[in-house]
Amino acid sequence: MGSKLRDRVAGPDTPEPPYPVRLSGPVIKGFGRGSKDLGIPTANIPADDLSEKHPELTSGVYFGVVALDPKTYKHEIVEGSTSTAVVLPAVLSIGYNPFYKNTVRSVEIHIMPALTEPSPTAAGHEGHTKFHRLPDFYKTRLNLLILGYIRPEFDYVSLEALVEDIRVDCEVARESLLRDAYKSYLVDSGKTSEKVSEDRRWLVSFD
Ligand SMILES: Cc1cc2nc3c(=O)[nH]c(=O)nc-3n(C[C@H](O)[C@H](O)[C@H](O)COP(=O)(O)O)c2cc1C
Ligand SMILES: Nc1ncnc2c1ncn2[C@@H]1O[C@H](COP(=O)(O)OP(=O)(O)O)[C@@H](O)[C@H]1O
Ligand SMILES: [Mg+2]
Repeated sequence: MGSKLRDRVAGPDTPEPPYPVRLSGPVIKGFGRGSKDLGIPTANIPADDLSEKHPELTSGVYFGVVALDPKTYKHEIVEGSTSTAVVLPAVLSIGYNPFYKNTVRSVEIHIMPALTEPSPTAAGHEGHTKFHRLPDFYKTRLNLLILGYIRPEFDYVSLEALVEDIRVDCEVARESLLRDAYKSYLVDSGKTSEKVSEDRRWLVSFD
């Protein structure tokens, strides 16, 4: 897969139903492979009732936006603030990780830097990509708005091929979120629709 030509963006220029899909949960321990094997940390949230609650979410790779509960997670760029959660871009995988042949379904979210920052996964870094890393935030509540679908999950001939495809996923997610209708979930432009504002309010509310 890694060498195959891939689309630069995913899905339509404006999110269409069923998106945005709201998911929420505490960050739990996974199999410990993300950082160790792949160099790509993924925040895992419970997937127990996913098929029942969200039958529309077939296994695959998606993009969206996330927020972490500021009561337990203090983001470095918000000096002294404990009240408002920071919204960041994300790419995620839902499924059985065919490369690892998991028997349980997982939801794994890789949080990316703000779109205003340079992308660590930009082309040219192949082979030695350093994926975005934050201080650990296990047990923190995470809210996620899934905004679109990127691709199905695949098995791979090598770990390197899997990593390279995830690098491209990060770039596709980033380019996809840079479109106005998606960017409005990340930055409040003042001319945001009531529907988007309502989803944003949900995203940053942790009671
Ligand atoms: C954007 C993204 C795409 C992924 N795509 C695949 C895939 O196509 N096939 C696969 O087996 N695993 C895929 N994974 C899952 C990785 O294998 C997984 O993150 C790794 O096994 C870490 O698991 P852990 O959190 O349990 O440690 C993907 C992960 C991410 C973040
Ligand atoms: N950019 C990031 N995206 C997601 N999680 C991150 C990120 N940076 C650090 N982390 C931390 O790393 C953990 C995930 O690492 P990982 O190696 O996938 O372990 P696990 O198998 O337990 O999920 C997350 O739970 C979180 O605490
Ligand atoms: Mg993980």
